[in-house]
Amino acid sequence: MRRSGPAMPLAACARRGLGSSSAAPPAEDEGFATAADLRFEPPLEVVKYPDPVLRARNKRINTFDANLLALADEMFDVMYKTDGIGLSAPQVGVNVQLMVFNPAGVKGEGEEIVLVNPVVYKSGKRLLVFEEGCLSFPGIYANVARPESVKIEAQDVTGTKIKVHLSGLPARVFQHEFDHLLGILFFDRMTMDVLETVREELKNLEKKYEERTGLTSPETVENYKGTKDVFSFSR
Ligand SMILES: CSCC[C@H](NC=O)C(=O)N[C@@H](C)C(=O)N[C@@H](CO)C(=O)O
Ligand SMILES: [Fe+2]
Repeated sequence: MRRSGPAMPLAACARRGLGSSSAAPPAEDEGFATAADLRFEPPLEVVKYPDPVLRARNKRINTFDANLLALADEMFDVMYKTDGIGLSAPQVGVNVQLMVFNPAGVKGEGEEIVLVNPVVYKSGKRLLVFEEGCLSFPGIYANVARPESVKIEAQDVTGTKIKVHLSGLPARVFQHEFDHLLGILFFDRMTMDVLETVREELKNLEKKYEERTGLTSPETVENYKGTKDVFSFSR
């Protein structure tokens, strides 16, 4: 298991549970997550590719309550148990704009960050290539290029608005999870050469999904030639 370096300078206000609530009442008609959207049954499990839940739309959250805190706590538990350093809500079958991460990857070490409704307002110009793994693609690692730093706005688990500037591993993990919230998976960002190194493993996951569910895989990399439309880094 790879580890991050020294403690990262993450904004203290982004830490788990800090800040005061500025939650607005639920507004279903604005497309915010309902109580049903936010419902979950512990123990949570990581959803594997090609489950369509990983491509579904993730709703914004405007209910900052004990249920949301419990969901974030459960997500940290799953993340640590599965040797992760970040986890997004769709990866546990909950299609809402929520991510948790701790680049240290160990409970009690590093900083636990919970971000709700994140938005990237600036991406660094410099791209770094890094070998990434994804909990929804067990055992698969490959190079992905991403901006070295990002500036983001989000809410913490209490609903308080926060601005955070991330660089290094925290920026990498954040961007990986942020992609999940947009339905983008790490292989969507691989170059064709890199994708070729993992294509057979992706096909194996598709086969396992079909065997497990009795359904046809909702997507396949068999004929994928790298024309997938992913969002650019800076918007
Ligand atoms: C580098 S961003 C990876 C974030 C990812 N989160 C969700 O899918 C994740 O946690 N992936 C793990 C496979 C991972 O990177 N684990 C660490 C620590 O064990 C590793 O170095 O493999
Ligand atoms: Fe992932």
